Amino acid sequence: MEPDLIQTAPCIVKDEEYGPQLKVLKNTNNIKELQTFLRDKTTARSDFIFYADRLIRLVVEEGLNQLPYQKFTVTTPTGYEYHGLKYEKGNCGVSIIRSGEAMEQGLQNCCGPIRIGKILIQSDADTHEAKVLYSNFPPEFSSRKVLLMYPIMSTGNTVTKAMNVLKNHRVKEQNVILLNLFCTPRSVKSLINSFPGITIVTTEVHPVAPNHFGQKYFGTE
Ligand SMILES: O=c1cc[nH]c(=O)[nH]1
Repeated sequence: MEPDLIQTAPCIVKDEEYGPQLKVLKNTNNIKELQTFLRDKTTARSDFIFYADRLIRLVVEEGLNQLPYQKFTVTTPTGYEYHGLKYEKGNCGVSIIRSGEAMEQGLQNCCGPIRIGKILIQSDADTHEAKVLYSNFPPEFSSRKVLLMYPIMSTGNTVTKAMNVLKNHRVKEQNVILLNLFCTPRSVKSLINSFPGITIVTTEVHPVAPNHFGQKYFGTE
Protein backbone atom coordinates (compact mmCIF):
# COMPACT_ATOMS: atom_id res chain seq x y z
CA MET A 1 0.00 0.00 0.00
CA GLU A 2 1.22 3.52 -0.82
CA PRO A 3 1.77 5.73 2.25
CA ASP A 4 -0.31 8.88 2.65
CA LEU A 5 1.58 12.17 2.57
CA ILE A 6 0.25 13.50 5.87
CA GLN A 7 1.07 17.18 6.46
CA THR A 8 -0.50 17.59 9.90
CA ALA A 9 0.42 15.02 12.51
CA PRO A 10 -2.06 13.86 15.17
CA CYS A 11 0.29 15.26 17.83
CA ILE A 12 -0.53 18.80 16.70
CA VAL A 13 -3.40 20.87 18.12
CA LYS A 14 -5.35 22.85 15.54
CA ASP A 15 -5.44 26.42 16.72
CA GLU A 16 -8.71 28.01 15.65
CA GLU A 17 -7.70 31.39 17.05
CA TYR A 18 -4.52 31.87 15.04
CA GLY A 19 -5.11 29.78 11.92
CA PRO A 20 -3.25 26.98 10.18
CA GLN A 21 0.16 28.70 10.31
CA LEU A 22 0.41 27.93 14.04
CA LYS A 23 1.15 24.31 14.99
CA VAL A 24 1.09 23.72 18.75
CA LEU A 25 2.37 20.37 20.02
CA LYS A 26 -0.36 18.50 21.89
CA ASN A 27 -0.01 19.31 25.58
CA THR A 28 0.62 15.81 26.87
CA ASN A 29 1.63 15.20 30.50
CA ASN A 30 5.18 14.58 29.30
CA ILE A 31 5.37 17.96 27.51
CA LYS A 32 3.70 19.78 30.42
CA GLU A 33 6.30 18.37 32.79
CA LEU A 34 9.16 19.57 30.57
CA GLN A 35 7.57 23.03 30.39
CA THR A 36 7.15 23.06 34.17
CA PHE A 37 10.85 22.30 34.78
CA LEU A 38 11.86 25.03 32.33
CA ARG A 39 9.64 27.64 34.00
CA ASP A 40 10.58 26.67 37.57
CA LYS A 41 13.12 29.13 39.00
CA THR A 42 14.55 26.41 41.27
CA THR A 43 15.58 24.12 38.37
CA ALA A 44 19.36 23.65 38.41
CA ARG A 45 21.18 24.62 35.20
CA SER A 46 22.23 21.06 34.32
CA ASP A 47 18.62 19.87 34.67
CA PHE A 48 17.42 22.88 32.71
CA ILE A 49 19.67 21.96 29.77
CA PHE A 50 18.54 18.34 29.96
CA TYR A 51 14.82 19.20 29.87
CA ALA A 52 15.28 21.96 27.30
CA ASP A 53 17.08 19.55 24.97
CA ARG A 54 14.24 17.05 25.31
CA LEU A 55 11.60 19.70 24.46
CA ILE A 56 13.75 21.03 21.60
CA ARG A 57 13.97 17.53 20.15
CA LEU A 58 10.17 17.23 20.07
CA VAL A 59 9.81 20.58 18.30
CA VAL A 60 12.56 19.72 15.82
CA GLU A 61 10.91 16.39 15.00
CA GLU A 62 7.59 18.14 14.36
CA GLY A 63 9.37 20.82 12.31
CA LEU A 64 10.77 18.07 10.08
CA ASN A 65 7.24 16.79 9.69
CA GLN A 66 6.28 20.11 8.08
CA LEU A 67 8.85 19.64 5.29
CA PRO A 68 8.05 18.04 1.93
CA TYR A 69 8.54 14.28 1.47
CA GLN A 70 8.46 12.05 -1.61
CA LYS A 71 7.32 8.47 -1.97
CA PHE A 72 10.29 6.09 -1.74
CA THR A 73 10.34 2.31 -2.02
CA VAL A 74 12.95 0.09 -0.36
CA THR A 75 13.53 -3.66 -0.25
CA THR A 76 13.52 -5.24 3.21
CA PRO A 77 16.02 -7.98 4.26
CA THR A 78 13.28 -10.54 3.61
CA GLY A 79 12.80 -9.33 0.04
CA TYR A 80 9.58 -7.35 0.42
CA GLU A 81 9.08 -3.97 -1.20
CA TYR A 82 8.23 -1.38 1.43
CA HIS A 83 6.53 1.78 0.16
CA GLY A 84 7.87 4.54 2.38
CA LEU A 85 8.91 8.17 2.21
CA LYS A 86 12.11 10.17 1.81
CA TYR A 87 12.58 13.86 2.62
CA GLU A 88 13.19 16.23 -0.26
CA LYS A 89 16.68 17.69 -0.32
CA GLY A 90 17.32 21.42 -0.04
CA ASN A 91 16.53 22.15 3.62
CA CYS A 92 18.63 24.19 6.03
CA GLY A 93 18.55 25.55 9.57
CA VAL A 94 19.08 29.18 10.59
CA SER A 95 19.60 30.01 14.26
CA ILE A 96 19.00 33.45 15.69
CA ILE A 97 21.99 34.06 17.98
CA ARG A 98 22.18 33.42 20.81
CA SER A 99 19.27 31.45 22.22
CA GLY A 100 18.50 29.92 18.81
CA GLU A 101 21.90 28.24 18.91
CA ALA A 102 20.59 26.05 21.75
CA MET A 103 18.43 24.31 19.12
CA GLU A 104 21.21 23.57 16.60
CA GLN A 105 22.35 20.34 18.23
CA GLY A 106 18.78 19.02 18.32
CA LEU A 107 18.47 19.68 14.59
CA GLN A 108 21.83 18.11 13.83
CA ASN A 109 20.98 15.06 15.95
CA CYS A 110 17.99 14.48 13.67
CA CYS A 111 19.42 15.54 10.31
CA GLY A 112 23.17 14.94 10.51
CA PRO A 113 24.96 17.16 8.04
CA ILE A 114 22.19 19.74 7.48
CA ARG A 115 23.54 23.22 6.61
CA ILE A 116 23.07 25.82 9.36
CA GLY A 117 23.16 29.60 8.92
CA LYS A 118 23.11 32.28 11.63
CA ILE A 119 21.72 35.75 12.26
CA LEU A 120 22.74 38.09 15.10
CA ILE A 121 20.19 40.76 15.95
CA GLN A 122 20.62 43.26 18.77
CA SER A 123 18.50 46.09 20.09
CA ASP A 124 20.16 49.49 19.91
CA ALA A 125 20.79 50.63 23.51
CA ASP A 126 19.47 54.15 22.80
CA THR A 127 16.70 53.73 20.23
CA HIS A 128 15.74 50.08 21.12
CA GLU A 129 15.55 49.47 17.37
CA ALA A 130 16.46 45.88 16.43
CA LYS A 131 19.56 45.84 14.20
CA VAL A 132 21.15 43.01 12.24
CA LEU A 133 24.82 42.80 13.27
CA TYR A 134 25.81 39.60 11.45
CA SER A 135 24.39 37.01 9.13
CA ASN A 136 25.77 33.99 7.32
CA PHE A 137 23.70 31.67 5.13
CA PRO A 138 24.34 28.44 3.20
CA PRO A 139 24.78 28.42 -0.60
CA GLU A 140 21.63 28.55 -2.77
CA PHE A 141 19.85 29.94 0.28
CA SER A 142 16.90 31.47 -1.60
CA SER A 143 15.70 28.10 -2.88
CA ARG A 144 15.96 26.24 0.43
CA LYS A 145 13.31 25.42 3.02
CA VAL A 146 14.43 27.15 6.22
CA LEU A 147 14.00 25.84 9.77
CA LEU A 148 14.38 29.11 11.67
CA MET A 149 15.36 28.49 15.30
CA TYR A 150 14.38 30.82 18.16
CA PRO A 151 13.07 29.27 21.41
CA ILE A 152 11.33 32.20 23.14
CA MET A 153 9.14 34.89 21.54
CA SER A 154 7.82 37.74 23.68
CA THR A 155 7.14 40.60 21.29
CA GLY A 156 8.07 38.88 18.04
CA ASN A 157 10.35 41.80 17.08
CA THR A 158 13.54 39.73 16.76
CA VAL A 159 11.92 37.06 14.59
CA THR A 160 10.24 39.77 12.50
CA LYS A 161 13.64 41.33 11.88
CA ALA A 162 15.11 37.92 11.02
CA MET A 163 12.23 37.23 8.61
CA ASN A 164 12.94 40.51 6.85
CA VAL A 165 16.57 39.46 6.44
CA LEU A 166 15.48 36.09 4.98
CA LYS A 167 13.09 37.85 2.60
CA ASN A 168 15.88 40.24 1.52
CA HIS A 169 17.77 37.07 0.57
CA ARG A 170 14.73 36.06 -1.54
CA VAL A 171 13.62 33.23 0.78
CA LYS A 172 9.85 32.74 0.44
CA GLU A 173 7.71 33.06 3.60
CA GLN A 174 6.07 29.76 2.62
CA ASN A 175 9.48 28.10 2.90
CA VAL A 176 10.10 29.19 6.51
CA ILE A 177 9.21 27.01 9.51
CA LEU A 178 9.88 28.69 12.84
CA LEU A 179 10.98 26.21 15.54
CA ASN A 180 9.97 27.73 18.88
CA LEU A 181 9.40 26.46 22.44
CA PHE A 182 7.35 29.23 24.11
CA CYS A 183 5.60 32.25 22.60
CA THR A 184 3.11 34.90 23.66
CA PRO A 185 -0.24 35.51 21.88
CA ARG A 186 1.02 38.95 20.93
CA SER A 187 4.13 37.63 19.20
CA VAL A 188 2.20 34.99 17.23
CA LYS A 189 -0.40 37.52 16.05
CA SER A 190 2.26 40.01 15.03
CA LEU A 191 4.32 37.43 13.13
CA ILE A 192 1.37 35.86 11.29
CA ASN A 193 0.03 39.31 10.46
CA SER A 194 3.36 40.38 8.93
CA PHE A 195 4.21 37.03 7.31
CA PRO A 196 1.02 35.10 6.50
CA GLY A 197 3.00 32.38 4.69
CA ILE A 198 5.13 31.37 7.70
CA THR A 199 4.62 28.15 9.70
CA ILE A 200 5.23 28.32 13.47
CA VAL A 201 5.85 25.14 15.46
CA THR A 202 5.72 25.69 19.22
CA THR A 203 4.84 23.92 22.47
CA GLU A 204 2.96 26.73 24.20
CA VAL A 205 1.24 30.05 23.55
CA HIS A 206 1.07 31.79 26.94
CA PRO A 207 0.97 35.46 28.03
CA VAL A 208 4.18 35.00 30.05
CA ALA A 209 7.29 33.87 28.15
CA PRO A 210 10.22 32.36 30.13
CA ASN A 211 12.69 35.05 29.11
CA HIS A 212 15.47 33.58 31.27
CA PHE A 213 15.86 30.73 28.77
CA GLY A 214 19.02 31.79 26.89
CA GLN A 215 20.87 32.99 29.98
CA LYS A 216 20.11 29.84 31.93
CA TYR A 217 20.88 27.48 29.04
CA PHE A 218 24.23 29.12 28.30
CA GLY A 219 25.07 29.93 31.94
CA THR A 220 25.31 33.68 31.43
CA GLU A 221 22.90 34.61 34.25
O1 LIG B 1 16.70 17.98 5.72
C1 LIG B 1 16.28 16.97 6.27
C2 LIG B 1 14.90 16.74 6.50
C3 LIG B 1 14.49 15.61 7.12
N1 LIG B 1 15.41 14.72 7.52
C4 LIG B 1 16.73 14.89 7.33
O2 LIG B 1 17.54 14.06 7.71
N2 LIG B 1 17.13 16.02 6.71
